[in-house]
Amino acid sequence: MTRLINIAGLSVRQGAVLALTDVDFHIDRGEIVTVVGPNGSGKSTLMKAIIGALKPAAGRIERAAGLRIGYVPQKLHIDPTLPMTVTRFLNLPRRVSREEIDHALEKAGLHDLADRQMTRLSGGQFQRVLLARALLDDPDLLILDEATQGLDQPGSAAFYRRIEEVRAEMGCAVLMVSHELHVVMAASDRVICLNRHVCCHGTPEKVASAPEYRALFGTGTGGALALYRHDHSHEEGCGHDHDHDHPSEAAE
Ligand SMILES: Nc1ncnc2c1ncn2[C@@H]1O[C@H](COP(=O)(O)OP(=O)(O)OP(=O)(O)O)[C@@H](O)[C@H]1O
Repeated sequence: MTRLINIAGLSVRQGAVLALTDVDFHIDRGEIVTVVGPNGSGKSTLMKAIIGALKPAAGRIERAAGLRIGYVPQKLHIDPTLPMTVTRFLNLPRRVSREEIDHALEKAGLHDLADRQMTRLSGGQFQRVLLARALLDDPDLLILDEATQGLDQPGSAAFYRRIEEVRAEMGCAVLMVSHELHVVMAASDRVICLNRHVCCHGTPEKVASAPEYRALFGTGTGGALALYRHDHSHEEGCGHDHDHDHPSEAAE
């Protein structure tokens, strides 16, 4: 097991606010870890500190030597008057070959969209193009910060299933922030519940039943988690490997 990121005693300031205090965190190769927490609890701050965009006020962040991080942002605004194909977008900021583009789009679960205008994509397709861009550098760690915001529930469930498949195919670790607790928690190996500090952490089941988590989110998500697990295992039981779109994905 290789440790990709190790964080100890991290505090990070956002303007006058101490957005994180004394946070310990780690992620190992191949793990899916989800960070949950209420609005303003420091989730994005933690992601930005991990990618090096924010400096610690205290504590330390250790990254494995040569660590490659792929980052999928919450949202990216593209000027609707600016003509830009998917291929051109994926060539920013560095030129990549058509073969690399096709490979990344395929990994992100998109086909035949390389010449489509970015502004003509559905929300789900757009997020998958952002995922393809993050995959171009063959990351050891994929970070998703609310990457399914604005997608409907089947769309985001399909997106997270794709993420699980990407992890299985590429062996990268995945660190994600999400509000869609029942979907992301079921797909995670570990969950960190954040409220400026780490409230509780562990397996999805452990966190969902922790009193600290229930105080923040109530008890409803436990049932949804069980439901999702049931649906998911039923799908896997159908004996296919998710290479094709499900009916819910066709709606994207
Ligand atoms: N650029 C900034 N300048 C000043 N304060 C900021 C800035 N960005 C975030 N903050 C503050 O830092 C705290 C943590 O914000 P952060 O965005 O990390 O929370 P979050 O958990 O990601 O929230 P959300 O779920 O709403 O996206 C909040 O109190 C927020 O108001």
